[in-house]
Amino acid sequence: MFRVLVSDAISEEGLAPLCASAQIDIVQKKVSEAEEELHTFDALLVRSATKVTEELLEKMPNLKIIGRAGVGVDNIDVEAATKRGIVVINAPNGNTISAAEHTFAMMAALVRRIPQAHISVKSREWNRSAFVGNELFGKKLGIIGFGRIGSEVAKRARAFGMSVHVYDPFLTKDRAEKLGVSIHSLDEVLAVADIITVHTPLTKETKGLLGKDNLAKTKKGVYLINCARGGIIDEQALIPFLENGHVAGVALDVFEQEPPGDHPLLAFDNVIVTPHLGASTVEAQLNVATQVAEELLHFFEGRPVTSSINLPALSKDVYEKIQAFYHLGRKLGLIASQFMNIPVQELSVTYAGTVADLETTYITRSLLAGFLRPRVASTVNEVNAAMVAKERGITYGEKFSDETHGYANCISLTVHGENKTFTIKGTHVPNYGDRIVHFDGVAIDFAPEGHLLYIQHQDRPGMIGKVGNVLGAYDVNIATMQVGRQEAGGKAMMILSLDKPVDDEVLQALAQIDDIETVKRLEA
Ligand SMILES: NC(=O)c1ccc[n+]([C@@H]2O[C@H](COP(=O)([O-])OP(=O)(O)OC[C@H]3O[C@@H](n4cnc5c(N)ncnc54)[C@H](O)[C@@H]3O)[C@@H](O)[C@H]2O)c1
Ligand SMILES: O=C(O)[C@H](O)COP(=O)(O)O
Repeated sequence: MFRVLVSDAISEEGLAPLCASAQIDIVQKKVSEAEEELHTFDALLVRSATKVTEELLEKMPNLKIIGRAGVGVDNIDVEAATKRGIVVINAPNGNTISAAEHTFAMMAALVRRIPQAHISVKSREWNRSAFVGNELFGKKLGIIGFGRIGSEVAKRARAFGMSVHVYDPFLTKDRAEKLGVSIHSLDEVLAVADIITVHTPLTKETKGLLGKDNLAKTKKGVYLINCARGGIIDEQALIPFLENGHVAGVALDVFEQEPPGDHPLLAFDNVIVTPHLGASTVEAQLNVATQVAEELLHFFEGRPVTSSINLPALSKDVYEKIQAFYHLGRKLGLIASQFMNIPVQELSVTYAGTVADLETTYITRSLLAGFLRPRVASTVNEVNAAMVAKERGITYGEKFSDETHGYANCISLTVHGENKTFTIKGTHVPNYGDRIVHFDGVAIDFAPEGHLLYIQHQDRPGMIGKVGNVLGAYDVNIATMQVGRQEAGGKAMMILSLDKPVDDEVLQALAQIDDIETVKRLEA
């Protein structure tokens, strides 16, 4: 049973598939009301109200996934979640249209002074001359941030006869041409636009993007809109520009602090505001809740999630193709880590044959997680493996080769430690399973499963019998045994698969047999 805490208002209709699952127990409560049981939840579903801080994550040691029913994840400490191996997903497309429509509604309301006129008529006034506005037709709209929402705003603006001037450092010329907009530098947009709307995420770079200096570069009489994130337009910096009339009006759906309380901007008649309503439509809420609910179900069924912030995106098709190699990678990492139980500096992974054409990043992350698992006390998985490796000073790299050693596919892992290098190679045989085909310089063939015993010895007659006798004396049954050697009479090895794990006493007894040089337990 997986326990899910839903701590913000999320569409119940959208969450229905989760509620219907016998495997999932949903609790709808604010974090502050769930203090006593925070440690029991496997998943947390939020919108923008819940602040998912490092402190909250510390209280939720069982947490495996955080779902954001919406786009912005600036209320989630993604780095702290990643460190703990917690997957963070969002619903990036579900509220795009609603947010674009809200932006447009704000734009029309701003230039036609609809909120002010509305209040006036409700106050029993009829003052038509006080609310003369501007047309949108023929105006220059500056869009800063041209992703999903920015581009939907542009389509609507063109339909209104506006020309669209875009600043987005990551926008290609092709895409801009396709959408009928022109690309400019930030300064150019600031200088020409009659109306400027921001649609970037809130990042270190975009915080205060429209601050004192950039506001001074705008046209006198400019209108500004922020339906993205509070702080992209610096609220304090705006005040003098409103006071001296340089800025004709501002529409804000979002604030640096939400709710904004008694904010000085609220005193201006030409500042119109909504309480973060961009995504607040029945349609958007159903979309985002459905998206995160489906992703959560996939996650708990062990299937790939497609909209993770801290994992590479994987489609179902790609996942099905890499799944087998993902498991093989993990086993290679796990076995290599136990065999090389010394400090290591570098892992080098080589993909050959059919596997080399797949999405190997994910396989490498799985291998890395397998390698780190015996070495770290905390959770390590595909989400945080790279971060944990970096913290421990372990570098890793991927290579591609044609050398398949006669197999259809081959993953080779070389581990560089202090004074020792170890290589293990594996292949996946469809409908048969994973096989380790090369181990520390010796060609061999065994399944990386269960309780394994590695024995390195001199190639002499009678070794198998001696090992069998010792294990028999300790009542340890051998399920399978594979042998290999570099050359007749030279270095040889046995890999035994046992029905139960062996303790140190058994290892010592085996190590005392003449010509046995090394005995290691390997759990796979
Ligand atoms: N008001 C609401 O209720 C509401 C609803 C949905 C989304 N949002 C917010 O709207 C914003 C946009 O969402 P989206 O789905 O379009 O995101 P998106 O990721 O599709 O688009 C963001 C765009 O910003 C661009 N960008 C990034 N850094 C930039 C910079 N320094 N200067 C200029 N451009 C930059 C990116 O290249 C990208 O094209 C986000 O902040 C999101 O949280 C608000
Ligand atoms: O980033 C988003 O998706 C929007 O800001 C919507 O936030 P909300 O889910 O709190 O309405």
